[in-house]
Amino acid sequence: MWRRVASLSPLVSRSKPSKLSQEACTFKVWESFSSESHIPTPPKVTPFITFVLGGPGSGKGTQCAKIVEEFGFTHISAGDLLRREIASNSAYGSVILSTIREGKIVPSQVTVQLIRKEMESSDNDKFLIDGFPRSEENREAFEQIIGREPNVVLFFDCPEQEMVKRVLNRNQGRVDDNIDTIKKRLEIFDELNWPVINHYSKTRKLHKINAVGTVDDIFEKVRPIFAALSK
Ligand SMILES: Nc1ncnc2c1ncn2[C@@H]1O[C@H](COP(=O)(O)OP(=O)(O)OP(=O)(O)O)[C@@H](O)[C@H]1O
Ligand SMILES: Nc1ccn([C@@H]2O[C@H](COP(=O)(O)O)[C@@H](O)[C@H]2O)c(=O)n1
Ligand SMILES: [Mg+2]
Repeated sequence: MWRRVASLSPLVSRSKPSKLSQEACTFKVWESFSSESHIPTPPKVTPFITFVLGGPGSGKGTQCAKIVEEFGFTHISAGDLLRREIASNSAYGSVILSTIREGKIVPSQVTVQLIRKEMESSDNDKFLIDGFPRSEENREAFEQIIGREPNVVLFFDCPEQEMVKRVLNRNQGRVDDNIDTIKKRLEIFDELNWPVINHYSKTRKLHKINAVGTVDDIFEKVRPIFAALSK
């Protein structure tokens, strides 16, 4: 897959073939995730990868929808992929469900393999990977399994109080949108997110965005990042 579409040329490079799906999943409990893998048709272009970071309720999904609309990215939400696994009654659905209920992080191999499959089955070659990496372990697993680093990293920086308010008002029936799980998610976020942010802040890839304000106000800060890439 990953066929070139006309509007993408400034965002992608043809030079380096992706290493997607070359590595086997080694995490024993989850080995069937890797056994389902197949050798794909070699990709024609190197995908453009944006990681979208931020705490629970910081507005990652909301802003991704706007980036998709204006810049034609494919939105891959790690949380949505995990929820889809639960809904599909996959063998690991119940383990994923209890991990999400506890606000913890699902083993990286599982999440990365789901992301890999999603990227491989897409015709697009520019991706927003939302809610990933949540930890250094996530980040390293992506680099190891996908063989790529992101081109751009967005970090939606939002005060805790605002995030809690937004999540409690979200009303989408998510099992983790309750005060107990939110507290745990915030603790995990605080513990595991900052090393990832520190890692990317050493590069010129990180864009820290103040996520307080209206959805449109925030998108005004996001738009120039992608507009500059299209020039
Ligand atoms: N700037 C904003 N101001 C007020 N509410 C917002 C803003 N952005 C998003 N919201 C609302 O806050 C809630 C959380 O937003 P969203 O789902 O985009 O966050 P998220 O970062 O993807 O969270 P999670 O990590 O839990 O998936 C949603 O109900 C959304 O409509
Ligand atoms: N990289 C990730 C992303 C998510 N999870 C789990 O899913 C929950 C919901 O994620 P959202 O991005 O939709 O908020 C999250 O709290 C984690 O339990 C994960 O393990 N790894
Ligand atoms: Mg989200």
